[in-house]
Amino acid sequence: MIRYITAGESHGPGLTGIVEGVPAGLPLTEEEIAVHLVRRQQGYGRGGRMAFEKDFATINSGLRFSKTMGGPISMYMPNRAFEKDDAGWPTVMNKKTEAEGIEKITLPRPGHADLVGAQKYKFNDIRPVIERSSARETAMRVACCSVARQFLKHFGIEIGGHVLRIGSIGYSGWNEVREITDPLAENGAESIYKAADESDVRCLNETLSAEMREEIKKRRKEGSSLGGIYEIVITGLPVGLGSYVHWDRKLDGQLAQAIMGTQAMKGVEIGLGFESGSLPGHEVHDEITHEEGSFKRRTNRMGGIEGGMSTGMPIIIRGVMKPIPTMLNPLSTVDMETKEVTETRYERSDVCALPRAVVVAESVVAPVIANAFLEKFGGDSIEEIEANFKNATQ
Ligand SMILES: Cc1cc2nc3c(=O)[nH]c(=O)nc-3n(C[C@H](O)[C@H](O)[C@H](O)COP(=O)(O)O)c2cc1C
Ligand SMILES: C=C(O[C@@H]1CC(C(=O)O)=C[C@@H](OP(=O)(O)O)[C@H]1O)C(=O)O
Repeated sequence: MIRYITAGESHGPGLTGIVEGVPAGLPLTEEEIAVHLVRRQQGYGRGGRMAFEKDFATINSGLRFSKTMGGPISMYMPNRAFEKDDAGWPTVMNKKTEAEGIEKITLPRPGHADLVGAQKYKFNDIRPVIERSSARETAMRVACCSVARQFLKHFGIEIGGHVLRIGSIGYSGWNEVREITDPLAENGAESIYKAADESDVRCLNETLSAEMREEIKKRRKEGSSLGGIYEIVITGLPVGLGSYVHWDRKLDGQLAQAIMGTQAMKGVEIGLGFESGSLPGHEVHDEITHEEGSFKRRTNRMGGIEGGMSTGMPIIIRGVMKPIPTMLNPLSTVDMETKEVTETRYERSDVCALPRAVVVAESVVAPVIANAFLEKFGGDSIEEIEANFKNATQ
């Protein structure tokens, strides 16, 4: 079973990650991981920090001759923000000594983890909450999950995401999206992300992309922020990953947890999802056919999962991200020290991080699929898994 853990603060020296349970013999390089790290930094609506961070994870263990050895893979990625001496982060984030004159942060931002985090840990300064709740952590999460992504790719399973909606701008319905994504998915889901990456808002429709950009521009000018909806497609899956027998091994349940475990995600659906609740059954369920010696479906409205198991069709997951909490135009808050009603203070921030978050969502689903795959075809080495996979699917 692949497990990973991240450590590190947003403005500390750097982020650390450990990925454990990766079979031996998987080809892996730092450069392959960097592809997704660079992608996570791009997107219209990003804040100033992404312009100077140069995210790259160095692998310090678990690899020999560009192949995994079965042991934990550890990675490190420095924060450039820490090295920039203008903000004085080495003093603010000093791990040993409390320096004089460091201003406490006592104005919690609605929508961020500030207030509840400080209440929970009994901090009189929000700084420690900001440092760990920040989505800076997703840089290392993407690095860790890229290992699982690489494993899946080895077995022909690809993942690709794109933006469906930013604020009030988006597609009109399910079929409109399928018309664009289905032909791309035939060549593997990576062709979806590669086409979406051509747009700086990661939307596959050019007209919508231009409108989304305008929407972000407008909300930025107002000092506000935006969220939206994205879709992740996974192709090349065998039938039967997951379980109908065990509640905690249902693939849809595990995918939802991975998405909801990501900063700012407020909902997830599989296939038609919420829309299926307002339609009659014959407009929802995917009719079964038998063609060229195998079972097929006329449609894929269930998004590739039935009974908690992969049907063999592309898995389609949609997630919603709330608008960014840090905004130039302040919201009302209360000073935690004085209890005075006041306004939030602005710190540098993304205005709309949805195009970047798509890469995070693509990443976090990878270990879930990899583990379901390992549960069915698992072994200690890639060679052994290849043999198991071949035997089972012949
Ligand atoms: C890729 C990404 C970038 C984000 N950038 C910011 C940001 O610049 N400013 C901000 O206030 N929140 C940002 N967020 C959202 C906060 O991290 C998130 O709202 C916060 O951790 C509270 O968690 P919750 O929204 O899950 O309740 C970002 C989230 C993601 C996924
Ligand atoms: C650093 C990243 O995102 C950060 C996520 C984030 C938050 O509150 O979640 C707040 C901002 O941090 P800062 O104030 O240092 O600019 C974002 O830039 C990143 O994605 O790598």
